[in-house]
Amino acid sequence: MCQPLTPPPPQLPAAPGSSQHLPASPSRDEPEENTDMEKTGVLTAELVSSRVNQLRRVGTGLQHLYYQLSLPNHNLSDISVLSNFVHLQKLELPHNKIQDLSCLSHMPYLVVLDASHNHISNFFGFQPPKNLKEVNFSHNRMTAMKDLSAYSSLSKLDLDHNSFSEVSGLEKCSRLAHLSLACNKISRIHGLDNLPLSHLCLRGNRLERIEGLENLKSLQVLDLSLNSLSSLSGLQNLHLLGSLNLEKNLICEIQECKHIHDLLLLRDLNLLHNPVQEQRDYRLSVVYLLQHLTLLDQEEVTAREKVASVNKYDPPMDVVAAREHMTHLLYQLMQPQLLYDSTLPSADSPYPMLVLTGPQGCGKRELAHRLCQDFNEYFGYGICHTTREPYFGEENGKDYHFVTEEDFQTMIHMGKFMQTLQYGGHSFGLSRDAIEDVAREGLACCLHVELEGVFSLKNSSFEPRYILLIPTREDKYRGHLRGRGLYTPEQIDMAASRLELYRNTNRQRPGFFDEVIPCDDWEETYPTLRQAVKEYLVLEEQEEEPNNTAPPGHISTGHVRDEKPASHPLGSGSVKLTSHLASALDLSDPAHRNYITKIQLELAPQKSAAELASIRRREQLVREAIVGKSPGVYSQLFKSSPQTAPSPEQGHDPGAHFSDDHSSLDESQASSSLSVPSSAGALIVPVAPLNTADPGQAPETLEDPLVSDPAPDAPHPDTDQPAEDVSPSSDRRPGSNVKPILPPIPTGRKTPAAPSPTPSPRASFTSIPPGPSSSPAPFTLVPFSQASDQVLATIIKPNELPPPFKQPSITSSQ
Ligand SMILES: Nc1ncnc2c1ncn2[C@@H]1O[C@H](COP(=O)(O)OP(=O)(O)OP(=O)(O)O)[C@@H](O)[C@H]1O
Repeated sequence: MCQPLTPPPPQLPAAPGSSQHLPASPSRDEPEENTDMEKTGVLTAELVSSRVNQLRRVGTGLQHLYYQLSLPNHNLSDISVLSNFVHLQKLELPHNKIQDLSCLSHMPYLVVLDASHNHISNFFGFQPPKNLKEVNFSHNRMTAMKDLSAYSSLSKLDLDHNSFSEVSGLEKCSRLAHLSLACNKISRIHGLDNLPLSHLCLRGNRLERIEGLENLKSLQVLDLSLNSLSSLSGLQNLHLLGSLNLEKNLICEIQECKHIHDLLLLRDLNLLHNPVQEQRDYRLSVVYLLQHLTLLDQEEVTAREKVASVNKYDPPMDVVAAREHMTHLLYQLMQPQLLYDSTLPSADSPYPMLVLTGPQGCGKRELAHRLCQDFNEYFGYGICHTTREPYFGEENGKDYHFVTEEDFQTMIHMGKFMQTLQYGGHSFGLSRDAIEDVAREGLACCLHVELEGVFSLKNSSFEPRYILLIPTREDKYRGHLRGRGLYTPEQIDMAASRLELYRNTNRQRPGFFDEVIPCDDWEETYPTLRQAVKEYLVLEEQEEEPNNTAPPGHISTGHVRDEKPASHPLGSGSVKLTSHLASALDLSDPAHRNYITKIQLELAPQKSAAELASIRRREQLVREAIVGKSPGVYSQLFKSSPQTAPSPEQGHDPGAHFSDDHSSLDESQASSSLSVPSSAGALIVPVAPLNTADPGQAPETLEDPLVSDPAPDAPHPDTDQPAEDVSPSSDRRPGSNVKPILPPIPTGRKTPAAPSPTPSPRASFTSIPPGPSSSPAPFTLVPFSQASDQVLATIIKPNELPPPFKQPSITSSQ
């Protein structure tokens, strides 16, 4: 006879907090009986008694016993005997042939039921045990759900691998946290509203769209894999979601990720085996859109990927500027290398530039023109190129060089630009020649650019002074833009929205601008600006006091110039210091012209011995490169034989830069294993520009530049000035350069312009054949394109060769 289970006497005290399985009876399996039972499929009371485990739990000081029966894989079909075991709390009967569970109606204490892998078709076909919490009915034959209102304690329900076609009857299961309905026939999600689900699995159903999940506010883990979903719409409200499995669906578009973009807790996303994976840059795009992910497609998302994705899709201004600079630099390197007045005022001082920056229409252009008029002995206006149409009254070659987009692109490929910007649908660019035009006059270059231009110029070899002109009153600024009658409301909005960008840059990067001047009214701004420029130039006579009327603005950091002279870029008292040092320097000596740089150097932190040694080495290399003594890094581009050194008889080009001091030239060449020793040496042999627009163009024939006519405007080697002449010399500088307190301005030269790398058919080879000598010195002919590719390959990987860098465009739609 089967005996109802009664609580056994306490035995084997368990350690607090632990649980222990204890056999109820010493007799374990009885093989014969088992064999009979497996044949008939009828569970016997004896077997139950022998298999019941008592579990003792010690919780909060009270002892609590409960009973568990586990009979997996016993071929059971009749378990009616269990109706006598009323105290069972955990019942595990997986992998049997049970169809009827009605005996469970007599188990009011049942908490956990595992009836998976059976033949049950009746969904919850027993009276509800009050405390039933976990039920596993997976792998059965159920087709329809019924109302489970009475099962109010249910917290975990596994209904995988049945034949349910819809979810229903769960509305009142107010504790249901885990629900699994994998591999059923569900084609529509509903009936889950307001359930406290934290885990939901609908893997392997027939879902085509995500719906009915909007109110599952507690959902943390969602498995929708193996369905036919093509959109992620419907997930946007699941703010606690941490893991989402969408493997093997039909998601095609990366843009679908925008639906889960705001799920800030989402860490694990699986999109394996979706068509979207074939999209270009799929992984990087998803990582960019969902920056909180730590696991994508079961692979860890690395920090490197995250940075790469941001740099690709929303690069910070520094990154844009660096890439842009690299692009222009590479295009420049593919052209003949020239010495520019603006590049080499002296070996160790940069060409002086003044850059006014600020949002569009803030007045910087007018103020730049005015400065150039007022200080015409010091500054020349740097004329940029643009593809926009001229406004009324603008002059080509005065305000801008107005060019077509096609010409602009050609100029980019010709390496003409120092820096470019896409703004408002138009291209703007500062060309090397624009600076050179001013430098050749012996003047410093004054220009105006947007903030991006400042970032770009900071990458260049120039070290301009940057003055930010910033409107402090947005309404007035907008009114001014409207008053100009040139801009659409969208353009005005865009310009105004960039005010914050300027302010933030100034706030977050102390010292980024040398000077910040509020600019609500040009008339009020100009005296302040003028005073600042005079201080830069150390023009001692103060014609007027600094403007006190300019509103201080609401800029919190940076050197805001208002009534306080302490806003000088060198800090408070710097004006005095500058004057003091200026008087200590012999400013008539060109070597002392770069006094501001020197002062800054003095104020800079002390360098270590190693740093100083490194600097000295680099300076030495630069000097040697200038006089042609050491092979520059680009000399590979211009390999040729020592005999190719030009002879004095070979003509004179007044525009060329290099010396007719052939002894030094020969010596330098002899000292080098390469026949043309430095980038400066490139001037000796004119090299036609590389036409990057046609990279597939084959190398042509070898030309002898000494025999064939060089380009009409190309420099001739023999007439190049001595390298030493490159250093500044006031008596050679035209115009105002006699002023002793000039900023470091390059050697003035009114001579014809340096050979401009105008587009011409690509010169085939850069080397020169051996002279008449009977034993020609061995040398390698290197096609220019090939040589340049070699150099470029060391700088940038082949698949990253510029073509060309696509700048983010600043448009009113942004
Ligand atoms: N090479 C350049 N690099 C970066 N920005 C540039 C460059 N050339 C011009 N800009 C800037 O691009 C913006 C648009 O130029 P545009 O000449 O159309 O402006 P604008 O409407 O005349 O206003 P502004 O008076 O500020 O020049 C201006 O802010 C200008 O300073």
